[in-house]
Amino acid sequence: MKILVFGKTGQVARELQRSPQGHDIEALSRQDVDLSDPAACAALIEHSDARAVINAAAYTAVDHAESEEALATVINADAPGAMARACAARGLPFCHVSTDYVFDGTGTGPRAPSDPVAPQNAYGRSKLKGEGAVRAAGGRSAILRTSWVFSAHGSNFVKTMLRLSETHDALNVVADQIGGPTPAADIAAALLGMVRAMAAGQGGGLYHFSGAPDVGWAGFAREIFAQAGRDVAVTDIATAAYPTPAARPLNSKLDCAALADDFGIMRPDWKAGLAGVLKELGVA
Ligand SMILES: NC(=O)C1=CN([C@@H]2O[C@H](COP(=O)(O)OP(=O)(O)OC[C@H]3O[C@@H](n4cnc5c(N)ncnc54)[C@H](OP(=O)(O)O)[C@@H]3O)[C@@H](O)[C@H]2O)C=CC1
Ligand SMILES: Cc1cn([C@H]2C[C@H](O)[C@@H](COP(=O)(O)OP(=O)(O)O[C@H]3O[C@@H](C)C(=O)[C@@H](O)[C@H]3O)O2)c(=O)[nH]c1=O
Ligand SMILES: [Mg+2]
Repeated sequence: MKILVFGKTGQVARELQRSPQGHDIEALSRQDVDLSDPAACAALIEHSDARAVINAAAYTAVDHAESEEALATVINADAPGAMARACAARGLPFCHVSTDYVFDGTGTGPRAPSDPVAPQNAYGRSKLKGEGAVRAAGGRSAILRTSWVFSAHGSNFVKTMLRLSETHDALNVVADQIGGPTPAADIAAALLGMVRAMAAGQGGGLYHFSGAPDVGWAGFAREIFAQAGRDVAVTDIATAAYPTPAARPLNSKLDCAALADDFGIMRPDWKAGLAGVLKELGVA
């Protein structure tokens, strides 16, 4: 089945292009189509012979988005909305990726897809508007909210920690933000499973998907250093002790039951995914 993928260089987009399973993936780079031009995104779908569309491109620079919210909103909301409408018009299944940052981070339990949303930063607001635009388009679409994505490519917390370990033997890391680190490879596999089922007329709507078990960033950092054999002492700190332009939610736990119910896709073990990424990076 031919699948059109927006995004070529991103973490999830790269893993989509690697996956076997006989899918014919046509990945679109920024040079092929810029998401700041939503009409161009729609036109590409209108003229494509693909049987399904996945949007793996986004404005993901959380702190920069605070000063570029208008641009982030075009890329994260207007463009996916235009894609979803083009897919609906042509009867193509459409999968879009969203984020735990649509939640306000209060409470301690995992959030279900139907739970109230209240983003605390510009990136989260732009992604929430994207969810609304995709849902309003009708058609057979799915939105997969995920969290704390990592892979051997692109920029992510694992690579940041490895880089800092070259120059530091001690780091202060936020311990009171709790969530599920998620290997990009598992997100790609989930998205392909979803579009395949959707092309056969099954499933659609809002889903959550994150790696298990839930952990704080500090605990995640400790596991990275343990697996990578780096001798870095991690000290737990509170969010208030690590000021950033964008506020980040404290509780990012996602209830992933709906994805298991509708597609049989289970939460991946992020520690196993981390081992694979470190091996790919040649550090473990
Ligand atoms: N990273 C994370 O921790 C999380 C990500 N998500 C969501 O998952 C999805 C995939 O994220 P991830 O793989 O990490 O993303 P990356 O940040 O790794 O990659 C983003 C991709 O989007 C492309 N892109 C950005 N702006 C434009 C533009 N104007 N026109 C065309 N392409 C553009 C980038 O291209 P280029 O290389 O040219 O810039 C790149 O291919 C996104 O929807 C994101 O919001 C959800 C939760 C956590
Ligand atoms: C580098 C560093 C970060 N931190 C903290 C800051 C922050 O709270 C946390 C993670 O930092 P990052 O900048 O990697 O995280 P961030 O870019 O906010 O990651 C988010 O990206 C977007 C795209 C998403 O959708 C989210 O799911 C989430 O993955 O670690 C420390 O406490 N100590 C450090 O030395
Ligand atoms: Mg980041």
